[in-house]
Amino acid sequence: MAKTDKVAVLVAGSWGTALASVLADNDKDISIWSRNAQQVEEMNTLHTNERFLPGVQLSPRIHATASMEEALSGANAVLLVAPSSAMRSVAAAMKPYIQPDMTVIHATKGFETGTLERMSQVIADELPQLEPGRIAVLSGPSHAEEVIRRCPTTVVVASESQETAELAQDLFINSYFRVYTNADIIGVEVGGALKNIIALGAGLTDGLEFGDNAKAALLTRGLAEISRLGTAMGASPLTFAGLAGVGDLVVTCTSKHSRNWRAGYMLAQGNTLEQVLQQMGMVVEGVKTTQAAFVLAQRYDVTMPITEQLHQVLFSGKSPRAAVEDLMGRGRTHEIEETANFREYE
Ligand SMILES: NC(=O)c1ccc[n+]([C@@H]2O[C@H](COP(=O)([O-])OP(=O)(O)OC[C@H]3O[C@@H](n4cnc5c(N)ncnc54)[C@H](O)[C@@H]3O)[C@@H](O)[C@H]2O)c1
Ligand SMILES: O=P(O)(O)OC[C@H](O)CO
Repeated sequence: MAKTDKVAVLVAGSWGTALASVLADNDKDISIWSRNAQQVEEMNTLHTNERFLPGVQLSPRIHATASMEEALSGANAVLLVAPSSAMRSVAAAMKPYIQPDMTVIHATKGFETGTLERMSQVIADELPQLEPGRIAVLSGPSHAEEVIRRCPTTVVVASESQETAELAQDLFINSYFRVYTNADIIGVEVGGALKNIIALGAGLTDGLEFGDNAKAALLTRGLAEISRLGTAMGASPLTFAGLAGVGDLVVTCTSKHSRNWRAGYMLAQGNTLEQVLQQMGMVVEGVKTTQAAFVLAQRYDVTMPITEQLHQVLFSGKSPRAAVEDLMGRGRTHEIEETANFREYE
């Protein structure tokens, strides 16, 4: 397997910085790109990224730059961790500096608004010079705040090419960051994106003090609808029983670190969506993902009752309490879906 010495990381938010630290622990040279010159200066002189990972001292192996050319020059691998809304513009800006044999790994959880493309599709659109199979996704239950403290964490990397998946595994794996491979890039991307919708819902039910039964119901029925849409989009149902499915769903719905859970909790307390997003100051992917999944459910003719209710809460002013009442009052159904496509009996 090819040895990778320099990794370019784009961008320097909380997840990009935490993953850069894993790579630094693995003795890689890291060039992290940020559009913010002040942040670049802070990372290179103080070795901190206070806005996104407060109180953390970073490795001096992490060199920050505002020059895309400098970040990518000499790199064998690229880690893309832009928010889904910025993925296309960041990938497009990389294009002049990308060689066909580079490995491009992304760790972003969402769909592109409008095109509804998965992130690997957006990257492939913008970097047509890449050889087939050079793109991978890294996903799974992993909060930056814990990875940066070297807490034991497991993730999965998926690619159409086993060689690429193993190369990505090789880059990141160490004693506290265990990396599995998977061939199901659709399932890993879809699971990582859709769990954020359910995490918003978990924050809402916790904010309403509906208790543990409600939360368990939401996770379980949430996983059912994630699996239904995912399999309709071409994923393997088994992926949703793994780290990018149930694993990430559990951590995001139960962790105090989750931005999506916190956003749901704040909504339940009467804040508007605008107030929540303003106060959060970090990306809350579940909001745009709810919009995307709402349209994808129609496109693939899949029943997604939790997503539909959350869509009404976020974008039509429905009260969270009324949304829960409507979910509880749905027509009777059979728990075990009837087909391999996980369709519900009605
Ligand atoms: N934070 C985590 O623990 C975590 C874990 C797993 C996956 N993720 C995923 O990683 C992705 C990034 O999340 P994050 O938590 O690092 O976000 P963040 O809010 O911490 O950081 C986002 C970064 O993107 C930059 N940015 C925003 N728009 C940009 C643009 N147009 N051009 C260039 N840079 C831009 C911001 O300046 C900021 O540095 C999301 O898809 C998220 O779901 C996050
Ligand atoms: O903080 P959240 O809600 O964006 O979730 C972060 C990660 O996706 C958890 O695996």
